[in-house]
Amino acid sequence: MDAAIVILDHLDNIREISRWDLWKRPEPVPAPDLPFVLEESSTKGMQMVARRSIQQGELIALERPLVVSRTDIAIAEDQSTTGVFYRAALSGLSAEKRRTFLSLCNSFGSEEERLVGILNTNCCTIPLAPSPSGIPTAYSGLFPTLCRANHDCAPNANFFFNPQSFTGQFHAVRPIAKGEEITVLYSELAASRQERRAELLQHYKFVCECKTCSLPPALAELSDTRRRAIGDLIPLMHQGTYADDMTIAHLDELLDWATIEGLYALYAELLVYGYGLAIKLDLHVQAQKWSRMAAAAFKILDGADSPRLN
Ligand SMILES: C[S@@+](CC[C@H](N)C(=O)[O-])C[C@H]1O[C@@H](n2cnc3c(N)ncnc32)[C@H](O)[C@@H]1O
Repeated sequence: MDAAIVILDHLDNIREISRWDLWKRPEPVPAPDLPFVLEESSTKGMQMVARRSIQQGELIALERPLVVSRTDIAIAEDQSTTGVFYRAALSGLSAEKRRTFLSLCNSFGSEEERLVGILNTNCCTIPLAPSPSGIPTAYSGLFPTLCRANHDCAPNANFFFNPQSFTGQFHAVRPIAKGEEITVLYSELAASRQERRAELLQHYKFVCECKTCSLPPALAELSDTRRRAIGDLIPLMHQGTYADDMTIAHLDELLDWATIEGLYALYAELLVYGYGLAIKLDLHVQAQKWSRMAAAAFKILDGADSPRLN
């Protein structure tokens, strides 16, 4: 029987995942009137382009992955480089799905290492949780249509994996005009242009020439300053701790900068962090305002199923 999805994991986890109730429900399918087309670009290979205007928060695309691989799975070196392991795993897919997989972009390695190159070029991190079991959360998923979207340092779409429907989804984080390229982020954005470019070159083998990366020197410097200021806060945001001199006014400024820089996902995280600060400072009206704004932002980023709305 042809597999709908190949899952690379330890056998006990695969058994557990295959028992999930979600497989008994029909596979979610996108609305027939897709708001995008895939086309060849002049410099970036294939790209995803809006075929009509798309509203902020609108679901652009949705699909199940072809391949899911546990990120920390140990594959012997000889298998990973010769592709023996992956060839055996992918032989479970239907001929059509295998053809789709093999048609994807490979920015790494030679023809012999094509399968590994395709996986490394196109996989993105997905959390399989929430699950009632001890299934770990760090997996990579390969989505055959979504992976045609290119990177931009101020992306207009957000990737969200919905574990309930087991689908990858793109939502528009701002209005997108007909003919505009639909882009997502591949890499940490709260970093300077030089750092972003170095990371994208290392992991995806391209030099980013997006609008933000192509700013003239004085504006690029300003953009770097704003992004670094937001980036400096990320460790504290993850720990949920606040510097003694952190003020509402400073967070307001960072929210403005995240908006100017087109960093919508960070804007939403800053709102949550700001909510915590306002609570800490007993500013309950401010806390309520930022809490409402964060909920609206997460709905735009992930849709109504966002686990971050709870
Ligand atoms: C996941 S694929 C994206 C779709 C790809 N363009 C294709 O033809 O299928 C990732 C690869 O696309 C190219 N790419 C993505 N974003 C790019 C960008 N902003 N500038 C140049 N190339 C980009 C790089 O070759 C990268 O390794």
